[in-house]
Amino acid sequence: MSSEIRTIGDDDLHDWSVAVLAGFLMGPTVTEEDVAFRRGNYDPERTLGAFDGGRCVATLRSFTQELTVVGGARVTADAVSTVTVSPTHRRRGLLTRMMANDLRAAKDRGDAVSTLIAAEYPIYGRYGFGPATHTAGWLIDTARTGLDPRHAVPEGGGRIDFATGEEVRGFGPALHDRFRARKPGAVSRGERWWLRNTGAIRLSHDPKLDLHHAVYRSPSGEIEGLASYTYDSTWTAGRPDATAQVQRLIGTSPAAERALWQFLCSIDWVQRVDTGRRAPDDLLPHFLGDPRAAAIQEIADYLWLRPLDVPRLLEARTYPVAGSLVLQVEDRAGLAGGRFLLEAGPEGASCTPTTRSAGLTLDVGELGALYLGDATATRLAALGRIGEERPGALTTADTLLHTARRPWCPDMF
Ligand SMILES: CC(=O)SCCNC(=O)CCNC(=O)[C@H](O)C(C)(C)COP(=O)(O)OP(=O)(O)OC[C@H]1O[C@@H](n2cnc3c(N)ncnc32)[C@H](O)[C@@H]1OP(=O)(O)O
Repeated sequence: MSSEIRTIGDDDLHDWSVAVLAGFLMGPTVTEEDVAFRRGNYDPERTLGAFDGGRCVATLRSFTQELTVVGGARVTADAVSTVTVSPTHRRRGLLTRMMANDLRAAKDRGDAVSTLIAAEYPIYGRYGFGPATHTAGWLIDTARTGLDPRHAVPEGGGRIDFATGEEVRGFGPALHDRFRARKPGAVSRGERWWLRNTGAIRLSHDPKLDLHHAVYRSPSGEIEGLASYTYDSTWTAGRPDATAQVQRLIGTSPAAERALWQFLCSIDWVQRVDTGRRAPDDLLPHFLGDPRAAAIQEIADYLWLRPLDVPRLLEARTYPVAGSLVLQVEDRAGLAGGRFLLEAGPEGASCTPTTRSAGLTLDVGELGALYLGDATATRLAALGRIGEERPGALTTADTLLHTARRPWCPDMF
């Protein structure tokens, strides 16, 4: 049985949406509002379906995204999302065919990289993706933080106020632009992201989240941070018991992050703060009087990168010192492989095809894992995933590529 893979038309949107819900184990009911949202949000040229006997059995869509790279530049990424294959049609190569279509189109468009958040680790390495950022989540026992309850007032000055969803839609995009300029791994958010994540649009299968928004303003009045969170509260053993569940918290300064975390930990009745997905090297535990009050709940890979244009990617980021490296990049899909000479320094970098002998050989997915500075070449070589062809090349790669702070992607897409 062979299914046809094609871009979808307006008439397919309902069935395509039903297939998405079935793939993600959600109820099959799709409302007119859900379809209208997808119609306004999705690029028909980049929304693929597989059809068998007229029924949609697989889905994949992509969209243009900006990815912040080391040094703060943004590269254009092909963000892959909403990947599902119906349980009736799995393991027949439908994902492989859809992915090949999308990556080829992204390459032809000139996108530097493809991005996705992998539901499961074993799926995407075969397509040239590598895990480029990680995520960690903590549960804070507020009674153990050792914080003075007066920390509801920010230590270093400034103030915290609540904001409505509408107010967040006003100041949020500019705050987020300042935040992402400082954080490799962060990605752009479109207008509809803000509508959907501040309660203005809710699809029928979205969880109902009554969000509170707390804003931090610096002593000079600049908005520097935003925490959006919900409560899960009960009345247990004669007293209130609540967990504050952080959905998102971003800051453009350590002072903003400190003020918001300390605020969340100081709210009466809140016994626990669930931090949601943070960078693994988040400063959070050290904002608490006792860092052990924050117990790690989860640590996992998060944003995966698939290089499509090696020279563009390597020239877009910055490097702390001068150095050069020849990379032999293997790409079984034939999209981005080759041998490249990287000549990098604090003033900029050039990356060009070369016939010089290679220092390192690696798969394009391993380059994805190294690119934002998270993985180290030395570690990947110890795992047998990178070959050192010239003594010292691993050390050079780590000196050039590895970063002091870890990249972080706060968003699910
Ligand atoms: C970016 C995102 O949207 S992440 C969300 C991904 N979607 C989901 O997890 C929803 C539930 N799962 C699914 O819909 C499907 O199982 C998918 C999309 C993961 C895979 O679709 P399929 O059409 O079955 O994949 P396909 O047949 O092309 O498999 C390609 C290869 O990946 C392997 N593979 C596919 N899914 C998995 C998996 N979950 N775990 C391990 N290996 C897998 C297959 O065995 C196959 O291996 P091979 O190349 O060695 O033969």
